[in-house]
Parts: sequence; structure tokens; C-alpha cells
Amino acid sequence: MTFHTPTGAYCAVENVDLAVDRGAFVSIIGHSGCGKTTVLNIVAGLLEATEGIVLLDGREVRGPGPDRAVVFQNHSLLPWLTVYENVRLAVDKVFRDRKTRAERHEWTLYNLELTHLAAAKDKRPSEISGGMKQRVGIARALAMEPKVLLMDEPFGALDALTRAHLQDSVMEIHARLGNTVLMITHDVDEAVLLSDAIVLMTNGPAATVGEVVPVDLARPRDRVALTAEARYHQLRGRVLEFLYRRQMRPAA
Ligand SMILES: Nc1ncnc2c1ncn2[C@@H]1O[C@H](COP(=O)(O)OP(=O)(O)OP(=O)(O)O)[C@@H](O)[C@H]1O
Repeated sequence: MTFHTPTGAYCAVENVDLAVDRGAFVSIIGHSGCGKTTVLNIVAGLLEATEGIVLLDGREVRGPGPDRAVVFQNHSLLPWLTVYENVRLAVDKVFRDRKTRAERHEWTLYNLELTHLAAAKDKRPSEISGGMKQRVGIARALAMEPKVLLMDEPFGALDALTRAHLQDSVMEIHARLGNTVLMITHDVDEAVLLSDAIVLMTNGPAATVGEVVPVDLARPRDRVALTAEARYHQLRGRVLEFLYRRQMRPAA
């Protein structure tokens, strides 16, 4: 991906070759500015790669589509709509021709229950916490029944405890639905806890996939029990070594 800037062409990412298995939870980690969001936006179809393509189920991705739902860091909810209405809007858009009104209502409620939001369904975004807003974003994305869930630092703006709760919810939902997830994170512990594989990106310009670390820890995973597992610490160490020894943070 080359961006054309006032100071000339800037190659942000190059030769990103990545295969993600159906149902896998894959994290992308790398220093700030290395190109993680750029890669995610290309997969989402929000950005067109200068060269190269994205294949989903063997078909080329061209532009955004409901088969790839995105959860952003800043929950992008419509403030004048309730929690229910924010999710319902997406459900109506995707399922207008395939589900009846009653089915769309039930499906919206189901996704709110899945994300533990049923009790807050009539509240507006200004009346709920940051963690709950983020859950609405996740409910809305899941309700679209995407083949791939794309998450750009979904827990980045949350305090540590809320973050832990939400990570547990996401693990539970992933175990239940088995959807494919591509998630950007800055958090090594989060990446190891949630992922089946961690993609380590090198620094830009022309950032690329430096290494893919398979996370072979048994599921379901428990964050406290994992701290007693040698394999967990080995995997953490491998990611940390890549980030802080082999890819030093670029000068700001
Ligand atoms: N539209 C654009 N025009 C010009 N340069 C861009 C554009 N979008 C991104 N870049 C540059 O491409 C590089 C990668 O940006 P990107 O946002 O993908 O990084 P990132 O790894 O997601 O960063 P962070 O972790 O800080 O969110 C950066 O150097 C950025 O300045």
C-alpha cells in the first residue's frame, strides 16, 4: 500500500502475505504506525491496496461488505438511538430481504443477550459505560453474521478490569459461534490470551509480516490459570522479544 502524500509517495506496507483459517482468531501486533490499521482497512474493503488482493472464501474482496464487520476502538454508535436501535439498524440493513420484522426483532435481542446487554437495551449511548458501548459495537458487528469479524484495538480505550471482562466475553462468543476474527492489538497479554495465531509486523516504511506465532494453548483459557503455564510465558516472551529486541520502536 503506497499513500500519495504532499511530500511524495509513502510505502506503508509491502508484501503482506497472510492466510487465515476459517474460524481462527488471529491478532496483529506491531509498533505504532507500522501499518496494522492499513492492513485491516484493506481486508475490510475500506482501502484499496495499490497492489495485491484479498480473497475471502476464494473470492476477491472489492469494497466493504456485510461479510466483514468492523469494530472500531471508538465505538461509533449513533448517539440519538438506543442500544437496541443501534443494533437493529444494522440487522435491518443486512437482513431486510431475508428475515421478517419479527425475526429481525428476535435476532437483535439475541445478539444483545449474547453480549450481556439485554438489560440496557433501551438506554442511549450517553447513559452507558465505555465497556458497554464497546459491547454494543461488538453486538452490532456480530448481528450482521459476518464471515469475518475485524476489530481495530477494540479494548484499547477501556480500563484494565473492563478490558478483561470484555476479553472473556469475546472468547466466550468466539467459542460459541466459531467465527473468524482478525484483531489489532498493542497488548501482548491480550494477543496471547485470545489468539490462535499472532501476526508480528515489522516497522515501516514498507512494513511486512515478520513472523506468525501459533498459540497452541488449550481452550477454554483462563487468564489466571495461564500465568502458571510455562508455555504461556514462552509465547509471551517470543512476542516481546520480537517487539523489543528485533523491532525496536522507531524514533517518534
Ligand atoms: N491516508 C494516509 N495517507 C498517508 N499516509 C498514511 C495514510 N494512512 C496511513 N498512513 C501512514 O501509513 C503508516 C501506517 O499507518 P497505520 O495507521 O496503518 O498504522 P498502525 O500500525 O495502525 O498504527 P497505530 O498502532 O498507531 O494505530 C503510518 O506511517 C501512517 O502515517
